[in-house]
Amino acid sequence: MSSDAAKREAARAALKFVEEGCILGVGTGSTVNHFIDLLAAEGPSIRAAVSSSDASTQRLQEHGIEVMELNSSGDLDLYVDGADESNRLLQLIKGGGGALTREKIIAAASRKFVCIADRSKLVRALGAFPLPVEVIPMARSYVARKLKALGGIPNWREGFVTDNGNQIIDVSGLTISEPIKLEDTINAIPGVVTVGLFARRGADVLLLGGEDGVERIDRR
Ligand SMILES: O=C[C@H](O)[C@H](O)[C@H](O)COP(=O)(O)O
Repeated sequence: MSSDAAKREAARAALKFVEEGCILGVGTGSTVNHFIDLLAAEGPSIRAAVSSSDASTQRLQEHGIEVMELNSSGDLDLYVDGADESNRLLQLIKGGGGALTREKIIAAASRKFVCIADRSKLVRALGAFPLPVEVIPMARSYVARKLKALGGIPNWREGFVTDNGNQIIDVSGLTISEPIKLEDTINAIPGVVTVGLFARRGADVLLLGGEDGVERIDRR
């Protein structure tokens, strides 16, 4: 089974968490794209979606799904999104597509976060995937020096601008033995908007598509 087919099966498995008439939080990325397409084709009819990116907003609207602002929706029952890596505690690295800040906000505002991915995303320890950090543009070099001092190798995602008008630094070489501590440390650097570590608010349910079907892991 290809990784894309595995993502699609994980996305399909998430449909059963969606309740008819709900306002649904929707993430970003290739796995979520499958989820949006499947939701429109065979999922329950929802009242509206709160979207984590311009790309997902466009896809939702192309399917005729109404998109609502988080400022109008209040807290959400369910958020569905992908990840770049997950450990067994369902702490995540996200932001490969650059949508980490809005994703973290919607995840925080949601009672349940269902994460969908192919099985390759499950890792023993986070950090092989370069950790994305969204930064205010004028702080980029300063933040990069601070990330270097933490033991990372910062790499500016040159030419990429987030939906919030900011920039991304991808940090490789970090040993992420204490994800919550590192999330707090990086978030405290002036100029950092958000780090793509979702450790304080990880997923509640992880659905992993693979050869043998979809494996479900619940947060302990
Ligand atoms: O910014 C992007 C998001 O965090 C995505 O959820 C993450 O990069 C996973 O994307 P994909 O489903 O394409 O592997």
